[in-house]
Amino acid sequence: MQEILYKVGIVPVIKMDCVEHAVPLARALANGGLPAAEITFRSEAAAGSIRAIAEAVPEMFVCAGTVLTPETAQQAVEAGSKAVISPGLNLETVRWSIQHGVPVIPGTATPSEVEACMREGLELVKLFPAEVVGGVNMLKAMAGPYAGMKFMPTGGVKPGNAKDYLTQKNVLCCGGTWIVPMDLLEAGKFDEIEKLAREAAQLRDSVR
Ligand SMILES: O=C(O)C(=O)C[C@H](O)[C@H](O)COP(=O)(O)O
Repeated sequence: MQEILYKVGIVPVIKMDCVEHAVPLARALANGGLPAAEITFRSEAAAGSIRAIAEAVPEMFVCAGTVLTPETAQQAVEAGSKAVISPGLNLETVRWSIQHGVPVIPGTATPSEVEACMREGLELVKLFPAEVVGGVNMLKAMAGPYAGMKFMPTGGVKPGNAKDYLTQKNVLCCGGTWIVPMDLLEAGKFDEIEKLAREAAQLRDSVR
């Protein structure tokens, strides 16, 4: 999983409005150069969207986001999610995922949470909300004591600061919502979303 996420570099974080938009959205992202998506469990359409993408766009690394319980993790995995992602650290969800052989990326915002994840054997965590908890400076500070840990900063990552994040040696990839704005998704403007994905992919390619 780490290799795929490193190559993708920027993972679009998405709240789906309806299942019908899932496949054209996934195709737009993949065509734009971002073949990964974190579909958040913040809408009724999450599981159905993951299922539709997993079936119709197999080249997409489709993950579930905002997974707050083992029950949601199970729902996500049954739908075809390739990883379980959460904004915070929930050990029950982490342990359920490990037991079921599902890659899990919990959120951390403090050294204590990073250490708790290390004790579970994890090598990749989110930093959330990245900009609020110190951003790039926080990642630089974490690189000292936790040299083996990789981070996926998410929360406040934008085109203007994504390069600063991607060039940190402990950053595997970033997450962000700007690639799939809600208004473009609801209006079915997939060409415009593809353009935003292409711009993000170019930004990634300029530093990696
Ligand atoms: O729900 C999750 O699993 C999360 O980690 C939260 C999202 O990553 C943020 O909502 C990103 O929001 P932006 O700052 O707009 O990019």
